[in-house]
Amino acid sequence: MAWWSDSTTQNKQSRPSQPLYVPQFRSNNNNNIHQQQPPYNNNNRTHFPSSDDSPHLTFNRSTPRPRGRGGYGFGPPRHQQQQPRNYDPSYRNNRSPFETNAEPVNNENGSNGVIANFEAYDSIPVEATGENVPPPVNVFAETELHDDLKNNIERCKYVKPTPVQRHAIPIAVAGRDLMACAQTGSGKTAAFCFPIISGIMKERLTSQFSDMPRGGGSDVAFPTALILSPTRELSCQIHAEATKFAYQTGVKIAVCYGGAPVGQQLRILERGVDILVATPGRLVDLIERERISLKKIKYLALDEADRMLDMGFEHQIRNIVQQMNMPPPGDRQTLLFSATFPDNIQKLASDFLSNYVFLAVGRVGSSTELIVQKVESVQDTEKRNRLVDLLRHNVVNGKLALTLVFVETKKGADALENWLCRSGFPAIAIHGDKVQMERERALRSFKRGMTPIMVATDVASRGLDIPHVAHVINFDLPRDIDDYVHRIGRTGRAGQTGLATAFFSSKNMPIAKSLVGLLQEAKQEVPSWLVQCSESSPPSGRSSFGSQRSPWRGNYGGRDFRTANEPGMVENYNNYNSSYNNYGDNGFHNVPEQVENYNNNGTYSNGDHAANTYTDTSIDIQNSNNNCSFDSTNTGFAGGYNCTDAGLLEGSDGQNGPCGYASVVPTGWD
Ligand SMILES: Nc1ncnc2c1ncn2[C@@H]1O[C@H](COP(=O)(O)OP(=O)(O)OP(=O)(O)O)[C@@H](O)[C@H]1O
Repeated sequence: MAWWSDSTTQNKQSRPSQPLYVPQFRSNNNNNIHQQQPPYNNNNRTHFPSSDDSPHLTFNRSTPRPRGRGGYGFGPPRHQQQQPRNYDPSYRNNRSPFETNAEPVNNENGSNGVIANFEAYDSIPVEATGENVPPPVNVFAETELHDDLKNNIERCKYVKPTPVQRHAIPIAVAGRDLMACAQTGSGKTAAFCFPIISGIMKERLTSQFSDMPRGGGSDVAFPTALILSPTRELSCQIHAEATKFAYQTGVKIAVCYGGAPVGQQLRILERGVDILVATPGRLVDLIERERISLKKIKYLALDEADRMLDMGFEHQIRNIVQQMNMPPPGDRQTLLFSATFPDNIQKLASDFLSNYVFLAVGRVGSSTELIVQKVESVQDTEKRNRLVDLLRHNVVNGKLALTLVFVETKKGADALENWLCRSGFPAIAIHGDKVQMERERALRSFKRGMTPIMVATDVASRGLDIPHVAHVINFDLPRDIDDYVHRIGRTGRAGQTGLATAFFSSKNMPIAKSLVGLLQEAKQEVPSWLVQCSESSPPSGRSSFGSQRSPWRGNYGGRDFRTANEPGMVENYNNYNSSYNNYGDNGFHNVPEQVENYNNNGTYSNGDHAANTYTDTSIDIQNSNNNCSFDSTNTGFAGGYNCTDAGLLEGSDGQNGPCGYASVVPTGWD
């Protein structure tokens, strides 16, 4: 028997009650999917085993195997698969990442067939550190992007920039290097694509060879911009997005990735390329064949930058960026993006940057509160049964909602796919041992809803933007909390809600502490048994939440490693938090010795320590503005500087309502 999650939860009081979860694309249905009786329907495209069915006995002999290697497919033979039975028109715009959209039209709903709800991110705290940070914009019209690109953005139904776009676009357009961290599904792709496309367009206006893409007609391609990403599927997706944004601008975009015939990629490169999207392996191959030169690179973007600089890729990336003729930092502009950025990787990454801005939208490495996260204690032998339970309840209007199941190994992915199919569940696996065509087919089939369960290894954990993924199940939890953040980020995208369930078994003890921290941060219920596990578990390895010293920062500490790690001077810190609830402190918990030009424009309610709260050290605070307002629900320190042993307080403007510079807790704010 599995021992399910304890109903006693920690953190209950502080946590606002989560709305009942309903997949957005079925949002006319008001029932919690976990409380529904699955409305089985004989006309469904599949028969799901009812709760009385034994999953082991329901092998559906009419389900043919697909051609090719790897597990069982679902549904009719391929020639009958032009359109799934019970075809759902909401899938009609879901293109494969391998189909490039010639026209910059998403659809009437904006992002990728989903009604984007970026208002959901409006209250997210934003911090930008670095010298002279360009201010954010509110609308695309305010940006200095090329007008033709702005027209395309409008055609894509991107009505309003997301928070990361509001901040990152002006920084990048101003030519600054950038290390940006923002939650999954929050629009980072456009945040680096727009400035690059616009920069190339503007350069064309002043260049002698106005319409010539780099390297056109020659054997060697000289791209102006290089966008690197860790997986083939993600590279294809970025290529498709960028192509859409650059519609009729004359900016040529190409993609190179392994596992696909090189000949075709070479033929495209021969026509010239401005922006090359690539995976590292194939890029190195093409550089070594002297078919690509990086000599003229002006823009370098790393998507999933922390992954790219992690052990697996670091050597290759250093080789590409430092040994293959690419102009050095300062002569090129470098943009690094991810949802997670552990301190050690930030340090590595700073080698590639020059005088950069660090931008954090939301807490570094945090998950969005839009994803309802559940952790269940499930022993390994019980996982399959519990998975079947969840899948049975994951049915809306007689159809399985898109469900992504993460497992640890490739072998495990094949085995689970196989078992699910034999049990009557339409599943397909994706992992690194499949040939590229199979990977593409799996993803396409999943995206179109033909195989609504995809069993995946971490090859599908980062970056993939698959509309309507309703449920992510961590059948095997990853070892690294950052991988967990990326995995669950395949749901709850573009401001939509999502559901993530994790099976926690005894071998997951090392991740317990970070998991508890993450759940608390995202205001999720934390089972009390998990808290107990976290108290007795050893610290896990690295994570974006803190260095090895402190696996879970737990105190909302600093994020830019330049300012947060070592006591020292904090300069030019801009705190754009529009509203912090509960914890409004500024993030310097490793108390700096001096703070200069600190601008704090937050609005705090119900806060604990609302603003600059340095409690136990002597510090100098100069020229800092604190324009916070506090409402009467604030029970913590009201703001200002609560320096019990303050050093210099000079030129600072303490417009803090009742408090000003408080070295004692003001009356009424205790
Ligand atoms: N301003 C916008 N308006 C409407 N939709 C947008 C906007 N910006 C991005 N989107 C859509 O939001 C979705 C998520 O964007 P994107 O894939 O860039 O997220 P991401 O932050 O890169 O996520 P991940 O961390 O998982 O890589 C996409 O479908 C994209 O088209």
